[in-house]
Amino acid sequence: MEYQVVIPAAGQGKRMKAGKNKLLLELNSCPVIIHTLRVFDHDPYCKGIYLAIHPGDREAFQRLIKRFNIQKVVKLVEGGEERQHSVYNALLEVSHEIVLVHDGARPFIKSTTIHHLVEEAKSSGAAIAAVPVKDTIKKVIDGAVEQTIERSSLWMVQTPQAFRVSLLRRAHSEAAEGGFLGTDDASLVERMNFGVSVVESDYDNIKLTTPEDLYFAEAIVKKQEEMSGGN
Ligand SMILES: Nc1ccn([C@@H]2O[C@H](COP(=O)(O)OP(=O)(O)OP(=O)(O)O)[C@@H](O)[C@H]2O)c(=O)n1
Ligand SMILES: C[C@](O)(CO)[C@H](O)COP(=O)(O)O
Repeated sequence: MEYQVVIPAAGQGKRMKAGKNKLLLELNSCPVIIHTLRVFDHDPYCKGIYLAIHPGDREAFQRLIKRFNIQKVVKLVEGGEERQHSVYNALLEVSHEIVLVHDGARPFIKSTTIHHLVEEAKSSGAAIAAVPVKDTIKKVIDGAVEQTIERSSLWMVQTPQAFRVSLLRRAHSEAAEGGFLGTDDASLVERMNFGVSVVESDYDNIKLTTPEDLYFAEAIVKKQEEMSGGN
């Protein structure tokens, strides 16, 4: 069940319109990135965290890791222009057979989902977290409906995404050689015609992307507080 995790945290948070890295914003007096890091830092099966960061955020992240006593960060790796580049830079440093890639912007991941993904990746090589789509999805071109996509087989894909590290390194290398840019790591593995398993996750595992997501996040933190008796 052991693994290492790459956490891409080098984005600019443009859609959040916060004027700084959205991972430095606070939820219940704790920075978003610390909420995310704590899940892995407290997991006995996590054998190291590789954090991809923007060079301008290095001091801020170093201060937070010290202040909140995060123990398992192995290395702060320089992020790249795109999320895919940030992940690849960190992936080259990983030293474990199973690697998870998890967005720093998803602070509500549950360890049960992490462990399910690790077990699945050990047997199949690649596994991703996802939840069934709840809305109707349509393809729209120039402001008009082109096609309604049958909903029963549609899933909203999240992270963590878990892989055998050799497979993911090859997938990133082939994508770089082919000039392919995917919005998630699994798409790089799929283009190699390699099967990717899906593990059902939680609707709480949101990615903090736009300002409205902060309201949902505050509600989730409040629910977690109530469920843990305020500890
Ligand atoms: N060049 C990049 C871009 C994104 N990320 C990280 O990848 C995760 C998912 O990306 P996203 O939510 O899109 O974050 P941003 O790129 O910061 O958002 P935006 O597109 O609104 O600027 C985030 O934890 C982000 O920090 C990264 O490490 N390197
Ligand atoms: C990887 C991801 O979180 C899966 O849903 C998503 O594709 C990231 O997209 P972003 O635009 O880089 O946040």
